[in-house]
Amino acid sequence: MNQPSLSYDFLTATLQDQPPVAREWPLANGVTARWRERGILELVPPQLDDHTDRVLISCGVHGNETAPIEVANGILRDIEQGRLPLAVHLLLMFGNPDAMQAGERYLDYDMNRLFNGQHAKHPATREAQRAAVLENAAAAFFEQAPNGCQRLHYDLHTAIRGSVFERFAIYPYLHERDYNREQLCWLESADITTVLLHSQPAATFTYYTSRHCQTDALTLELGKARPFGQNDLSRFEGINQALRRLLSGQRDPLPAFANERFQLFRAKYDLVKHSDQFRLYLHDQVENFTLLEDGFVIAEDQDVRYQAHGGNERILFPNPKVGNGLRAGIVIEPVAI
Ligand SMILES: O=C(O)CCC(=O)N[C@@H](CCC(=O)O)C(=O)O
Ligand SMILES: [Zn+2]
Repeated sequence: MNQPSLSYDFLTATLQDQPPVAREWPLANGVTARWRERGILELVPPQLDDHTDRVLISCGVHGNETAPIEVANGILRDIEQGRLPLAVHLLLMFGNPDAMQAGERYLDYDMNRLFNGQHAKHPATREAQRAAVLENAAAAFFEQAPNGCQRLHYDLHTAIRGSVFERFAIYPYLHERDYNREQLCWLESADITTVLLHSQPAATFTYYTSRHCQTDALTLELGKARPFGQNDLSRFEGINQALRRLLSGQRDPLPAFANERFQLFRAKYDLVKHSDQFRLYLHDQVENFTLLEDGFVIAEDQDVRYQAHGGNERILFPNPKVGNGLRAGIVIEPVAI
C-alpha cells in the first residue's frame, strides 16, 4: 500500500496482508495516520490535549459480519479525504482479517470467546494469536490516555439470525461500576434502544476493555450478517451518523435517560452446550428476542434441561452449532435500571 491512498486501500491492504510503506503519514485536515499492526490504524487529530477523548472502533471480530466493516471503512475514507474532521484520538481495528477474507465467522475458534486472557488456553488457533494482538493494541492505546478524557469502545457486529428488535446493544458486566446513562442516550441517538445487560464476566472484546482499560464499552448488534456488497447500508445510517458526530466533536445535548424509552434486558443464564448430545428445540427461523412460553423446554443436553419460566423470558443468539463448552444461547428477561 502506498501512502496517499489510505481508506479503501487500508481495507484491501488489511485483507491482503500488505503493510504500508511508511508507519506514519499525514491525512487531510492535519490528521496523522499511524499503522500499528495488520488491520489496526491509529488516527491522531490535529488538536490533542488532556481532554481529547479516546475512541476504539472495532469491527470484523467475526469475519462474516461485513456491514460494520463497510460503515467503518466509509468513515475512514471521509476522514482521509477531508470530508469528516477528526476531534478524537481514534483507534480503528479490523478484527479478524483472515476470517474476513474467507467470509467466515472464524477460522479455528470464535475470537469473541478468546479475550480476557482466554487466548492462552487455545494457543494453536489463529484467532488466539490475533485476540492477543488486539488486546495488546487496545491496552497500549488506553494506557496512554490522560486522566481527564473519555475512553470509549464500540465493537460493531451483525447477528446470524433476524431479530424482533433489529438493532441492539450489549453492555458487558460492569462489576462494581454503574451503567453510564449518557452512553445509553448516545445509543438512542444512534437509533438503538434495545440493550442487553450482561450479568457475568465474559471472554468478549468489550468485557476485556471495560474491565482492564476502564472503557465505556458496548457491543453493537446492527442487523443481520451478510457477505460484502450485499448489505443495505441505509439500515446502518443511525450508527453511521452517530459515530460521525462523535468523531467530529459534534456533541449535541442529549435528553436525560428514562427507562421508558428503552427495552432493557438482563442476561438470566446461558444455555451451555456441554456435549454433542445438546438439542435445541427452536427452529432456525426463530428470531432473537422471541418470547418463551412458560414451561417451554428450550434445550436439553444429557441430563441437563433448560426450561422457560414465567412467560417473560426471551431467547438471544440461539446456536446449537457452537463448540462444546461454549454458549449456545442466552435466556434474558426485562429489567429497569
Ligand atoms: O448471532 C449470533 O448468534 C451471534 C452474534 C454475535 O456475534 N454476538 C456477539 C455478542 C457478544 C456478547 O455477548 O457480548 C458474540 O456472540 O460474540
Ligand atoms: Zn459478531
